[in-house]
Amino acid sequence: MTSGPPGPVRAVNARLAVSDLSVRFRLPDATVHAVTDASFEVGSGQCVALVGESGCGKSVMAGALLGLLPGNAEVTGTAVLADPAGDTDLLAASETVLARQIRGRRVGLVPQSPAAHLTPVHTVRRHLVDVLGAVGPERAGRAARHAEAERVAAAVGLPVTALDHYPHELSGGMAQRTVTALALAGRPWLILADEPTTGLDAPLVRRTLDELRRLTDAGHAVLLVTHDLDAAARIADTVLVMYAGRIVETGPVDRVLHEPRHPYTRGLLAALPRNGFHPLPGLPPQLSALPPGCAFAARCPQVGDDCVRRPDLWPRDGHPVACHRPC
Ligand SMILES: Nc1ncnc2c1ncn2[C@@H]1O[C@H](COP(=O)(O)OP(=O)(O)OP(=O)(O)O)[C@@H](O)[C@H]1O
Ligand code: NI
Repeated sequence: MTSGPPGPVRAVNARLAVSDLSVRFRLPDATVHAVTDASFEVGSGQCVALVGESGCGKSVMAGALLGLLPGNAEVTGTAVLADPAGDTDLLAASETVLARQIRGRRVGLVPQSPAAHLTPVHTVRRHLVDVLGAVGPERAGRAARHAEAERVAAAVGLPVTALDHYPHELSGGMAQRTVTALALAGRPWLILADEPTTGLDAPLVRRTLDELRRLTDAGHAVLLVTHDLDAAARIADTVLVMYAGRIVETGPVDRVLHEPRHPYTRGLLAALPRNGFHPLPGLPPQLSALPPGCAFAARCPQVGDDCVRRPDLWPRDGHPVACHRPC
């Protein structure tokens, strides 16, 4: 989305630095450790993929960055967004700042469940025009907004006929493309894309991923949350592998996916159909009852006595892994 009129935040040298991000959900009888001590950076021209099994904390991490978690969430750490609009710690920002300056403008979210984010009584066109009215170029008139709505829709492969449909008339794939178009409408610098290819057939998966990569190459930044390691391989520069709320391995995409060091990452790769479909045995631990040592130990083929101590993510640069016995 680099052609056409400039949006509120241009693609520029910018950076999001997340440091020691933790999220706890306080329940009456338990505490859910959804995300623990996550640190990573993403800058202009970079796509970072966050991968891991269902329930490991990926969406909670994305929600924390935009202040979208429910009231029982306790968020600690910092997430400093530094761009020409200023330096803002997303975790410390007020709801007013998040609503007026961040969401949709500096940071866009492609949500995991499109249906929950669409208004049943509004057409796709109305959704897009409303969002463009809220976050689009300030002086854009009605005709310009309508033209821009059609351009944004086309960019994500929404046919023009879909614009006059109501949410209940959309297939899963159309609804997915609608929320993607809504997230991109305000040309946010950072795009948090939470499973943006769910429900899409193979050509649309490629189209959506390629659009995210195109935006990345134009100077935006993308955090791609996905189960799909092939999607990560296609467009990401860096991979974060998450297990039970912690980042357990990270590094350049080629290194992590071709020379995985954590037994968990190896297990994820071995579970792919093209690698013989060897599913990981067992289940992840409950996030309300994490063991004191390595959370993967109970499922790990390389477990040893030292794994009762929790391993740190090490070394700091390059290709760190949180494992006492890396591959
Ligand atoms: N409001 C909440 N209260 C308590 N626990 C919650 C709440 N929201 C999420 N959780 C828990 O936090 C954990 C992480 O959930 P999250 O949605 O981030 O997983 P995910 O990695 O995105 O999974 P998926 O791949 O299935 O989308 C889960 O165990 C979930 O049950
Ligand atoms: Ni999720």
